Amino acid sequence: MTTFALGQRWLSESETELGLGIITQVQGRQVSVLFPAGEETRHYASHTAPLARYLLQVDDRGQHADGWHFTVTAVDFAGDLAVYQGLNDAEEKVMVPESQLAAQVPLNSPLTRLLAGQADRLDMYLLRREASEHLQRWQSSPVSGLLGGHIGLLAHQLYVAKTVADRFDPRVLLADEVGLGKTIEAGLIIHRRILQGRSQRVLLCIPDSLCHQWLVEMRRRFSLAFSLFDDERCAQAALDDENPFYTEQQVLIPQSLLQQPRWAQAASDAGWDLLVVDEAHHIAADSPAYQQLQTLSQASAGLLLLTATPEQLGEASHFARLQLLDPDRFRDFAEFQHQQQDAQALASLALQVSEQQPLGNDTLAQLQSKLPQLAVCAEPSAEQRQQWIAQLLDLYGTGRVMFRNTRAHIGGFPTRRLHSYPLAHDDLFDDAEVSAEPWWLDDPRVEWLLNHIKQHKPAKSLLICQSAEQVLDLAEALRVQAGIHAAVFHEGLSLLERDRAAAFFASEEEGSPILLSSEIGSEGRNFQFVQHLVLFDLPTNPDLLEQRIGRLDRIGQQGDVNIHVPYREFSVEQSLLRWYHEGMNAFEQCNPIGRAIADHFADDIAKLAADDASQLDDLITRTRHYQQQLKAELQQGRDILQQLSACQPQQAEAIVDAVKAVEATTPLAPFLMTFFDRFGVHCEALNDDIFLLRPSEHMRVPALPGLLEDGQSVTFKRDIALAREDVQLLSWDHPLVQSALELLNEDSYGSTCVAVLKNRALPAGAWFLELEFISQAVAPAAAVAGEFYPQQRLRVLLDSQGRDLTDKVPADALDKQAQHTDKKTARELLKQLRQACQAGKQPRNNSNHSLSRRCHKLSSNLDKHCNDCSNWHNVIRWCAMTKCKHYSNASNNCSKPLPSRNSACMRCVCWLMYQNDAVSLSAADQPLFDDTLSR
Ligand SMILES: Nc1ncnc2c1ncn2[C@@H]1O[C@H](COP(=O)(O)OP(=O)(O)OP(=O)(O)O)[C@@H](O)[C@H]1O
Repeated sequence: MTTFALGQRWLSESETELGLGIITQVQGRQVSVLFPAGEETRHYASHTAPLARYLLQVDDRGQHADGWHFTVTAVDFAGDLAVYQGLNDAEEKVMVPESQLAAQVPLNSPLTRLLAGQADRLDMYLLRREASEHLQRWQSSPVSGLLGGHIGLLAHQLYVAKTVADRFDPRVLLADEVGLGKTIEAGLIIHRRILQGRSQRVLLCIPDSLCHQWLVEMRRRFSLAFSLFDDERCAQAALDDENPFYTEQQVLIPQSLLQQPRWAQAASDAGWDLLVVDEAHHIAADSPAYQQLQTLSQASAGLLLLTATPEQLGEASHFARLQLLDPDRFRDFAEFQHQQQDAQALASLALQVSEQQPLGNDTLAQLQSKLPQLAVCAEPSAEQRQQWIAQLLDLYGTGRVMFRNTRAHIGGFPTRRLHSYPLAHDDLFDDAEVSAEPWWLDDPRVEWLLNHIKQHKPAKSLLICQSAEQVLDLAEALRVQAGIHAAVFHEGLSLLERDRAAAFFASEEEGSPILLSSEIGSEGRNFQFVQHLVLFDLPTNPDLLEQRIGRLDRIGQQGDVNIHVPYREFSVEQSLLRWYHEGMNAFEQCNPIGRAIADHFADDIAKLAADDASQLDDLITRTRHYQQQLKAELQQGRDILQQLSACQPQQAEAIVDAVKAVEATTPLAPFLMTFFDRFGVHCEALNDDIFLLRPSEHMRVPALPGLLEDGQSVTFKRDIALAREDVQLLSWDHPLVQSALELLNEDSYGSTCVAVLKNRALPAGAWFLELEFISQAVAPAAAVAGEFYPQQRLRVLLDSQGRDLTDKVPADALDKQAQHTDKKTARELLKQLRQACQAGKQPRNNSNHSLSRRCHKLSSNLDKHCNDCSNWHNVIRWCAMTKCKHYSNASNNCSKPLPSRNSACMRCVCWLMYQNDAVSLSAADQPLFDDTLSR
């Protein structure tokens, strides 16, 4: 019979959310309990009250009603009331009568649930354990955050993404050639950093015309939901008198927004972990845009600048952008220019260091003069060689600040073919004043265009010309002359209209056969589904020409790229075409030195005349020679340096292999299907590989992040996801999977369980207690503590006498024999155990004692792990973030940087097991059953 006394603390078994109750009245067969946290009083019949006595044990943590915590060192009794002796956080002795305990207890703690008689089903317990294993694996995986992109696994991208994402505060220039995947690399970097907690506040600063495309790419490829902050949204948010940029963590702004000082200032004031600027070549040194970007970039810890043509506006602007990334390294433009000219010598030195040969005296002397602090030796280790090269490149080249993948390095890109069309024309045409008719009536290129569309039907073509007026005129010409409704894309359209135009063009059934675009369509856009590019005119900047061609010649292009250039015979265009094609082969090959050549021959280009063939021939010859000379220099200089600091093929392949290994060895489907089943997510197989997910009415939780209200099609196979844009790829990184892991690790689902063990060899009434501890570093997310101390799991199995069977009986041996028991029986059994324990019948080595020993052991493991950790930088950072008292020691490479048991938090999951239909616990003193159990 339970005895109640005034002042005792009890939990309600059926309403644990009421917190810790205190007995306020015991009268006859009635007991009254006040629950201060819920401000409720309940009255119960004392013999059936659904109440559980709340008693702390030695080593438990308690909380006083005034808010402070203590650790119990002894439990005394004054009559029926417990009085706790303990130590507070200042290590002072305290005495706390149970009536003074705080009313709030951690309701989700397994112990509280256990005391309150709450037990989950066995399958939920097992699912929780599985989730914990998966989380641990995911946290310690070197490729977490790189698994989930809805992308093909391209080594060069994964290498850049991992290298950059793993830096403390990365500030780099992503300068892959046009169309090689800078946006994808940036997406991967953001994704990995957000998932790992390294970056939370991310700002994308994107050319206006590409905003929507970026929003879609980030959402579709990486499940990253950025919020677009345009002028209207900022004004709306500002009505609440708040900096609009505080209202979201992941924000995308059109670059034009920075032209408004108010919003530029607000964006800088808000501060960011990572700032991404696309098409950064537009930002010229000393321009107002540069000043704005400089202020903004100083307000962000990390900075990614994206451009395929870093020198499009010249070397000074390139240098100015490098300054944004690392002002200490890039201080002086003249010195930078000198270093650039010295690239050949540097490359030759770096190559000699990289070769697996002893270094000669000459090389050693050069090395020493470049890196005076270095202790050089003739036969360095491979690691030393790598370090020295990295230092050389950092100090004398663009080194770690710039990544550039090239087509030549990667290989496997489509063939580009130039088709040029000389067109006869009327000389009068050039004099616009003379003709009152629209220009296009007389322009032979328009007739050619009509034929081109007809001939290539149903293939689609992208036409790019310089101005929006020309686009509108051409659209009019096609409509009037052939009834063709062409999609148009130009700066006069709103962002939404531009995206609509691109979608109209892309539509297979009813789309337009041609998209007429002004120069704004020559950057960033994805048109690799097209194989015909019409250049209605030619830009004078070769980098711009490369950008135009790059709309089609990009990853995902399945055919040849056909470049059509109609031109009027004997015109300046013809000269320009010949100069580009014959002088530098700029149409059929990617031309990284086009800008340098154009600068060199700027005067000649300006003077290009339509009718001076011999002068043109001479220019072409000189250009060809100059290009060969420049190319040779680059091949021996800058190319080598870029190659040395760009993608390392072996390491890159290792990352791809690591992603594939995770996909192959830890299959997600079985775990997730069980999760869907247990949590009420409707999952319907549409075929062998594709499933439709929808929330059902029987969901266990109101909403699951990552699960769309209207449902979504998903697959576990990357190749299926890549073939079907509308089907999401489910990976360990996917938000829905992360929600499942979080729910099962953080919430109380499956944290307590009673199972029956049907094993005839065991005597009736035997019982066992299985506990799972989780130890994890408690540190701010940005410290990425899980990277070097991933969640650790520790299992303990005790018998009814507290004897440790952990090593003798593995978990799966028990799993095979354990069976589900119903809720009522589970509750009854828990009650018996509770009463048995609290009546003083605990075994000598009771579980708490054993557990505290375990905890102690675990915390020394933590020390050991951190002592072993070779990455001192991280250890120091973590110590600093957790305000570890050993911080100063750590920075001196002390051998005991992280002693702190306080840094790890322990949680416990209990699994009670009863043999057969045990009716009492009287058989608690049975001998050990390890042999029987493990069979
Ligand atoms: N790994 C990949 N898997 C699938 N598609 C990819 C992958 N990498 C790139 N793509 C696709 O190839 C195209 C080019 O990629 P992206 O836009 O990232 O290149 P970029 O270097 O930023 O181009 P630009 O130089 O034109 O700005 C895009 O349509 C992109 O979605």
